[in-house]
Amino acid sequence: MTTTTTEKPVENHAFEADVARLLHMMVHSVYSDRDVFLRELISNAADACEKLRYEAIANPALMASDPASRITIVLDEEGGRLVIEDNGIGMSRDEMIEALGTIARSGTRAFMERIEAAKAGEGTQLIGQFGVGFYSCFMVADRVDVVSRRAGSKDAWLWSSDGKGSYDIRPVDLAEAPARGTRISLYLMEDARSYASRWTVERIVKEQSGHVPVPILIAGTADAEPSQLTDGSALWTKSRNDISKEEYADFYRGISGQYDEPALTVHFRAEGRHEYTALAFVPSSQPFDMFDPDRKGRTKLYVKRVFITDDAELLPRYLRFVCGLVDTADLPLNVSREMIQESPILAAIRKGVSSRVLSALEKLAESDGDAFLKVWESFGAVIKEGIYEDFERREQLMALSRFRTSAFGDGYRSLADYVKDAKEAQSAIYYLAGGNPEQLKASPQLEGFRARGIEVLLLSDSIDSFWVMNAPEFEGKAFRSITQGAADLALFPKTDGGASASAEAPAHLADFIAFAKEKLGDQVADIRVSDRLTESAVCLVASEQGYDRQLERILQSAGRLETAAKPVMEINAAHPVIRAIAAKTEPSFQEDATFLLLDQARILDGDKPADPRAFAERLQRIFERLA
Ligand SMILES: Nc1ncnc2c1ncn2[C@@H]1O[C@H](COP(=O)(O)OP(=O)(O)OP(=O)(O)O)[C@@H](O)[C@H]1O
Repeated sequence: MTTTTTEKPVENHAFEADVARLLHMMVHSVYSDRDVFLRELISNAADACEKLRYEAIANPALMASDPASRITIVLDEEGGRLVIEDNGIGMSRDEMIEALGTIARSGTRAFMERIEAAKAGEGTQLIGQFGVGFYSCFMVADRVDVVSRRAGSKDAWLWSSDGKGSYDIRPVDLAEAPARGTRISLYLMEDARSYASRWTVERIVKEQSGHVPVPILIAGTADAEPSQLTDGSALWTKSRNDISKEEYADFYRGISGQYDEPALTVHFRAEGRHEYTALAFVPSSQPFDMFDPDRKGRTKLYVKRVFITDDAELLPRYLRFVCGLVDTADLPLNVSREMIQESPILAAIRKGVSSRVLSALEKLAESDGDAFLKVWESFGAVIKEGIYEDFERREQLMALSRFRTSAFGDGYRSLADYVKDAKEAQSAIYYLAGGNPEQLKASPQLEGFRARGIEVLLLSDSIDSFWVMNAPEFEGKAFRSITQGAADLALFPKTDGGASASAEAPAHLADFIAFAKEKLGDQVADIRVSDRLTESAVCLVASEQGYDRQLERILQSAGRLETAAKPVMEINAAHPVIRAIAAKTEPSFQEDATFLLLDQARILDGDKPADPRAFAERLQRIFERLA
């Protein structure tokens, strides 16, 4: 199995800059658990076998001479070498250059940043999520040779590198290559020679790759007859009772590229109109690229155990954190991409799998609230996209959702809890939307609601601002922003005993409001006395018509809204500062105070004063009066 070959022209290529950086980091810092390289290579080998099985549906000749897929590991303990060979699809010269010299995936930059910031040990969690799997072999090898012959091709190629900046590529004689597929030889580093020992390799394979759907064989030397290590039987075809928790977890890790435990496992066989098996997992930690629009799906479609695609969108986008597979006998093996998109069978399967995943989440919420909240903390922001996107399941998704509120500290509440505890006269579900949960808790707009014991949902995910507009009601109550329109709190008596702010407007206040309106001109839509403030002097709210303030901010920052509407400035008539300003009829002072009040309200909303210099000068003049 030597790869030093007769004289053939050698091309030397530099790695793409990102690959070189990645390799450097991989070798020098992050990964404490080097065992993972084997899982990555086996997973690539299995993918290559599955790709070939798929291509062979249209072109059976590709597999005819050797119809059984397999992965063979050959040990060379004395020579410190480890070989992983598959009889899968193989790679042409161009495919090798593309696959083993670049990082095709989007999100690589984000990965680099994450990995550079990662502490020892954390890095392992990141491999596999980014398509950097192959390069992990340079953690254990100081030279890697890849000989590959693409199925059906008449030539074979050797790719060789020490992982330090460049690689060589050259043609090799067919006699030196696998008849079909890829052979990867790792020249192990001195401190990694144990990876050529049978005991170590068997342990790692069983631990990490026991359920790869292609049999894995192992041979003690290149000439020895290989023996079978795993049988490649598809885990999902077994009955649930015959599968242990560890087996599910191992399979989950293989399919998700994550190293955690699944938080939820859904495995069922549907019979009746459509027959299929589904195995789906909810991870217990969030994949880094959850919000990357180019993120590839993590659910695989199999037809009669033949892998077809991982791009069949077997679940709606708001369940994109779920990974797993569906295996059906109801579709033809040669199902085309168009068929996949339009197939009513797949539409029914999608519906069935989504229902089962959601009902499993509902059951978890009932049976183990804490476990459900962990899932919610990782994926709630994604699930809520469904309230916006999936009209049919809107009610169900709203019922599943959990929220932080003004009344329950760091705890979570369901909408059903909210409605159950709402005031008798309350016809709305009140919410406050903003970007930062801590800032929301401290919002002045909440004060009047707190004083009356009215609970307010604190919505800090961007998607919240969208679904609340679309969700007309929950259990007969409409959603209502507390930063838009009048608060109408007069219906509710204060529970803290204080008088309503609007009830006792001081003398001169009307004059001051008229003065301030004139000074602020079109910076505000209106200035009015507030019934939602009890402690703060001012706040801003949106006009009744148009968008809520947070939605407006999101649309503006996404470039989807050119000009924001003018806010309404509300002032607290009972506040000593407002009373003092109103009483001091000196125009220059009142003018400074008016602009400062507006800037103060902006700052409380997490925004900046419109004109920082003017703000500072006004503040300065007020301070000078103290001197
Ligand atoms: N044994 C193999 N046979 C055929 N192609 C392979 C093999 N190993 C790697 N490749 C090719 O190299 C590419 C890069 O592999 P790598 O493990 O780095 O990323 P990936 O497999 O695409 O992503 P992920 O690890 O997230 O699944 C693969 O997509 C595949 O095209």
